[in-house]
Amino acid sequence: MGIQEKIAEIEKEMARTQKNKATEYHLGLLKAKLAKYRSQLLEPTGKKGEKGEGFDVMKSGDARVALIGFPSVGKSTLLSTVTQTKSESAAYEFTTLTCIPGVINYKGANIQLLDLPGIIEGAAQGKGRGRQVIAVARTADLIIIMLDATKSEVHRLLLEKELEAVGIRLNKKKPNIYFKEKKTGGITFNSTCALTKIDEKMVQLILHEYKIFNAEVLIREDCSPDDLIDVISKNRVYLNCLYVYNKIDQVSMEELDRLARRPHSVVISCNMKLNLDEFHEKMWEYLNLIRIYTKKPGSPPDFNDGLILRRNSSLEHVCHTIHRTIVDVFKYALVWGTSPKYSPQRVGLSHIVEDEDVVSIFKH
Ligand SMILES: Nc1nc2c(ncn2[C@@H]2O[C@H](COP(=O)(O)OP(=O)(O)OP(=O)(O)O)[C@@H](O)[C@H]2O)c(=O)[nH]1
Ligand SMILES: [K+]
Ligand SMILES: [Mg+2]
Repeated sequence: MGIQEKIAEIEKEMARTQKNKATEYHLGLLKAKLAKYRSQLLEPTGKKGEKGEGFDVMKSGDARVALIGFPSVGKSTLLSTVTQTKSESAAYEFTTLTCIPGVINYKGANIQLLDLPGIIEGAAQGKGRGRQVIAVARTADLIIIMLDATKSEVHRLLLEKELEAVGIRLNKKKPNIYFKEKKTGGITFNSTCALTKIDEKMVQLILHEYKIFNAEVLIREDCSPDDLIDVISKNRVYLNCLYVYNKIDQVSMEELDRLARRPHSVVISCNMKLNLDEFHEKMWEYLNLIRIYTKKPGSPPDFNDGLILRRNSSLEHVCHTIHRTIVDVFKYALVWGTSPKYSPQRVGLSHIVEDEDVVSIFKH
């Protein structure tokens, strides 16, 4: 039996197994088996054309955004609208066949936007260019799932399922579980809170399915068997995701209103250039970027040339972004803005800066 048939078997068995106390462990074990086979499916097969010709685009700029969606939802139209790059768009499906990079300049940051071929159900198993598209998606800082506002919500669920199947977790934090494999000593299990979905026996079952017999497991939140499987499996990525509903020029006001209220969503029309400001704002928010301005002592801040950093960066990151040797001569900094208690505040390297802060660095 091939891996795909094994996966299908397990999925069938899971579907016909009733969820209750008595079947809990059986289901947990099936989940672990499923996760194992799925990751085997992702290992490179060495088949020709599998490894991305036309997909190995260099990372550049401050962050990378990947456009994922069914064919003809308007991915290429968006790239051509918000960047200087033109990507061919047409009314027929699979117009785009490779990865086309463009750059969005926003708040002084250069954000790489990647247009990709449309993906369809079964992409995770290699349908169409699914595998290559998913491989690129894994490298992004933000996934945009682009949807056609005139089409059914089923598309969103299908895409989520495809990405889920290859270990991409959207808008989700890494489970708070400490897990470390050991050479000896068996499995030590501890938790710091009440667990309602998993217990020691389930943990043992899942680990044994992965042929892990010695490990330390410390669970710090009320997690599920799936969360534990995610932590054991090494290929998981946790990415922010923004749902962009395009073609709103074609839907009623009621429908528009309904879509706009969905979580993590923004509604636009590329053709009519509607609501693109909100698209940019949301993208910036979901990228978790901040902009810091520097100020030389005695002169006004330089508001033209900000530094682009990730949220929760410290002054040490700020120094590194300016020049790698600055940390060595750093004495203290003065900070104006929302991060200090009062402006300016004298702070050290560990101080966490916030968006739009102004920083003056004093050296030895
Ligand atoms: N009504 C309407 N049509 C749009 C909008 N944006 C794009 N389209 C049309 O949708 C069709 C598909 O656009 P593309 O940009 O080629 O879509 P794609 O997602 O890149 O498609 P593939 O590369 O084939 O996956 C084209 O005919 C576009 O003109 C929009 O905002 N409103
Ligand atoms: K198209
Ligand atoms: Mg396209």
